[in-house]
Amino acid sequence: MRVDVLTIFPDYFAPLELSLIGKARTTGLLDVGVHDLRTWTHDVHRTVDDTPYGGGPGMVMRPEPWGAAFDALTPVPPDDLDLAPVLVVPTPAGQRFDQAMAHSFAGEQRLIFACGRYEGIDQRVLEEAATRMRVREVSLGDYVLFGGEVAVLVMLEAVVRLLPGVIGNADSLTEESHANGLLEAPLYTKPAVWRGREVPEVLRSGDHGKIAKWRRAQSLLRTAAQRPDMLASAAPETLDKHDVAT
Ligand SMILES: N#Cc1c(-c2ccc3ccn(Cc4ccccn4)c3c2)n[nH]c1N
Repeated sequence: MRVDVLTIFPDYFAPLELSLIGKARTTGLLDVGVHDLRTWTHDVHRTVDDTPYGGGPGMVMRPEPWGAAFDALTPVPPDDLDLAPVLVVPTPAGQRFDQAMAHSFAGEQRLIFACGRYEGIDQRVLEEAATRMRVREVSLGDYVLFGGEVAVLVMLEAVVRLLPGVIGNADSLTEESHANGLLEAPLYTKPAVWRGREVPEVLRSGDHGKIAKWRRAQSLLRTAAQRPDMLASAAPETLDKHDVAT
C-alpha cells in the first residue's frame, strides 16, 4: 500500500517511523510519503490560509496550495474513478470512522490523507479533488480537534494493522473488539493469583470448548454493559441462537 499525507505539520508524522508501522515500511508492506503543504505556496510568507467569505471566526485553508499538491501527487487523471486513489479528508463533519471503514481502506492500493487546520479547507478543494480521486470525508468522533493530523495517525494505525503480514498472528484480528461486532472478552495472564484475585478457573482448565463458550458469554455481557448500541445493530448471525439459550 502507498500512503501520502499532506500537512502543514509534517513532524506530527515522525511516529510513523516507529513500531509496527515502521516495520511495515522497512519490510515493504507500506510505502509512506509525508508532504509539507507549504511546498506548494509561492509567497514569501508561504501562506496557506485566509479569512472566510461570509464572515465567521478563524481562518480557512486556501484552495491553491491543495490544488497544486494534488496535481503533483496525482498528475495523471484516472481513466476509471473506481481505480483512482482514495482521498481521506478528516473533518468533524465527516462519516464516522469505524472498523468496517478501516477494512475498506486496507483494501486500497493507495490512500492520500489531507490534513486540514484552522477552521477547515475551502470546499472547492474537495469538489475539484472528486474529479480525480474518490473523496471520503471522515470523522473520528463527536468532538473537535485542532486539525486532521491526529485523526490520520489513528486511521493509519487502524488500517495498517489489517494489512496481511503486519501482525504476526492474524488470529488477533478475529478475536479483538469490533472484529465480530462485539467487544472482546476480558484478558488474563500470569500470575494465576495476583493481590488475592484469581484468574477465572475455566481459563486454566485446558477445555477449549468451555473456554470459547465462556469468552463468548463474557463478550456479550461486556458489550451489553459498555456498548448496548452495538448489540442493537449486531447482524443476526453475530448473535448465535445458543447465546440466548445458555
Ligand atoms: N477527523 C476528525 C476530527 C476533527 C478535525 C479534523 C480536521 C480538522 C481541520 C481543522 N479542524 C479544526 C476545526 C475546528 C472547528 C471546526 C472545524 N474544524 C479539524 C478538526 N475534529 N474532530 C474530529 N473527529
